[in-house]
Amino acid sequence: MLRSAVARRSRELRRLLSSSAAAAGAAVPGPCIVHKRGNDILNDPWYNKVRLRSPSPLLDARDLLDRDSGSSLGEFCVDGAQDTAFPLTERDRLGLRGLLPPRVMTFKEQYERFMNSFKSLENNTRGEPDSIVSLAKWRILNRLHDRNETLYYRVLIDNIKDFAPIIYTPTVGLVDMIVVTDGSRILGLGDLGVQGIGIPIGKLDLYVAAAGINPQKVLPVMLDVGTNNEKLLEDKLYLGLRQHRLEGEEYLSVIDEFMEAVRARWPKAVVQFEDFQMKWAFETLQRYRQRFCMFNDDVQGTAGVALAGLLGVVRAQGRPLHDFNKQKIVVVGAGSAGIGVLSMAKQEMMRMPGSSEEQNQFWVLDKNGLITKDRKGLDPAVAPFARGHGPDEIKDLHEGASLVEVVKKVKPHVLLGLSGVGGIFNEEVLRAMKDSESPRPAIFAMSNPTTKAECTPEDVFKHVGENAIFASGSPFSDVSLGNGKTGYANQANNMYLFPGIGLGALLSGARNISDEMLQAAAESLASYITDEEIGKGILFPSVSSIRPITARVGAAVVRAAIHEDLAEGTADMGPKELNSLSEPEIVDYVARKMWYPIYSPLVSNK
Ligand SMILES: NC(=O)c1ccc[n+]([C@@H]2O[C@H](COP(=O)([O-])OP(=O)(O)OC[C@H]3O[C@@H](n4cnc5c(N)ncnc54)[C@H](O)[C@@H]3O)[C@@H](O)[C@H]2O)c1
Ligand SMILES: O=C(O)C[C@H](O)C(=O)O
Ligand SMILES: [Mg+2]
Repeated sequence: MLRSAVARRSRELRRLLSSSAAAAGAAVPGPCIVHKRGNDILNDPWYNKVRLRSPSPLLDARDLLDRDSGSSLGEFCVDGAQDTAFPLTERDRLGLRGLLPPRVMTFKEQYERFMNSFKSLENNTRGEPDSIVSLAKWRILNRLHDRNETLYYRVLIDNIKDFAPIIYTPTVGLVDMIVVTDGSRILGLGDLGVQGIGIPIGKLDLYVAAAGINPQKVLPVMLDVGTNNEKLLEDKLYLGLRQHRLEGEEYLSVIDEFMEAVRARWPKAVVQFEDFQMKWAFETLQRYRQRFCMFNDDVQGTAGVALAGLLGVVRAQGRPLHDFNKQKIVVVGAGSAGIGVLSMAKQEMMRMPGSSEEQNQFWVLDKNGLITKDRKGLDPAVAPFARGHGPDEIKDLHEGASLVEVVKKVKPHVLLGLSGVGGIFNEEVLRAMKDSESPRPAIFAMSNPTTKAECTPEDVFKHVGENAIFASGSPFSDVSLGNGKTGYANQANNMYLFPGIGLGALLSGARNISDEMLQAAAESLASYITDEEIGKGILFPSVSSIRPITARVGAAVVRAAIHEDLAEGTADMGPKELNSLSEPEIVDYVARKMWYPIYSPLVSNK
């Protein structure tokens, strides 16, 4: 019953999304009044319909620099001139005659030319190290973003699977020379000070591509409260404040001021906290979650994605979902993400029949090994998961036991890494997973970026076996197992959830973001996958379907907000109207609210 309802809803959603995309491609949107003319329009990426950067057919100095470095050679050498989609009538209206070459291109032609340029960049950089190629690709996309947002987002939406790893994790983790940033814990790279700005920008790109948030309505923010990275503090060229991080009340007063300022200026905005170090991730979440419409992506978004994956693992074993409370789970990393996962998984287990508060299905390790109740200075957030001395405990698993010891003795169903330590699931650990009590041992190497993944899919299928299930935070390629068989490399990244959580909160006008809303988001993601896919070891849908996934997650969040009486509605849809919507109508509403990149006819008022 549930499955057929889910399948029906997903068919409806696909129809709706494809028809809205088709309509967007075919219909002429209403005119857009512009308060600018001439070069001011060409210099504004929101209105611009020119693909190359400079309004002059001559290359400017930056392009020449690129030519010398060879980094984005393809784009500029292939064409040699800008192409523009401004129709002639619009050029007259907007004072663009003489500023552009005579030929008018269609959007499709511009799109194809950009993709050709991108492909020639790929050819030109073949054989170069991955990090250099990724940065060159990031740069060519970023420059399109700077000039023409409509074309950029269309290219991104249509190629999300290939481009997400470039504009989002893991490439943004490599961009440590970027100018403005923030962040006390950027991916698994630590304190990068203001050089972490690529993270909020990458996340917001995903909000546009996946959730259809209008790119004019997003704001990346970097709060520079200093850095504790001594290398940066000593670096004379470092652009951030060269002082140690603010601490205690001083720190909190800055964040308080920021939150109050957001409320005063944009009272309906949803605030996503990203890549804060653990102590502040939890403290700020507790401090603000009842008073503001905010969430912490690393704690809550990650937990939801992991939970969806863990529920998939139960299905893959051919067991009913309520057997989730019998799974033995080893979690490596007791930081903001690890504890977020543990808390949400525990909450879910408590909903299963026969569960009790005392039951502990988890073995948690941090940099000092297994965490038990004997741990000195035990963090209260980890305490409920620390192993004790009761009769049910496995003998000889002492405080600080190593990962190999724990895996050998526990024989867990799932080994999940959020440690930020690349390669920590080494051959010995993975071989020990062969003795897992599960017929489908699952390894989640969730740390980012790629270099910090706890292991690779190749390692897993080689050392654990072909029946293993693999998921990672950063993207990896599937592995060919021979005989036409594939070992699937699932991507367990919070990108599957945060866009839908934010969109759902926004469209419901939620006062705050509750546990029920987050759980609804996770369960909606979990239900996306068919039994056939699960059987093959596929836990998450393809990133190419990120829009329909996000529409469904967003709708689940809206429904939960209505159910909990947290939905205050928006200017378009008041709380009463929201309340009266049926389930399919909510999905329809969310999908229709998504922004889609398409040129509007421009009319000047000057
Ligand atoms: N896939 C995703 O969607 C996703 C989401 C959030 C975070 N992450 C990744 O998870 C990692 C951790 O993030 P966080 O916010 O929890 O960081 P954190 O700094 O708060 O926590 C890291 C934890 O790992 C532990 N650790 C360090 N070295 C270890 C070792 N050798 N053995 C065992 N444990 C060790 C630390 O003691 C700490 O408990 C990062 O790499 C981050 O990119 C991934
Ligand atoms: O940024 C990501 O790719 C996921 C997550 O938020 C992280 O901090 O690693
Ligand atoms: Mg993060």
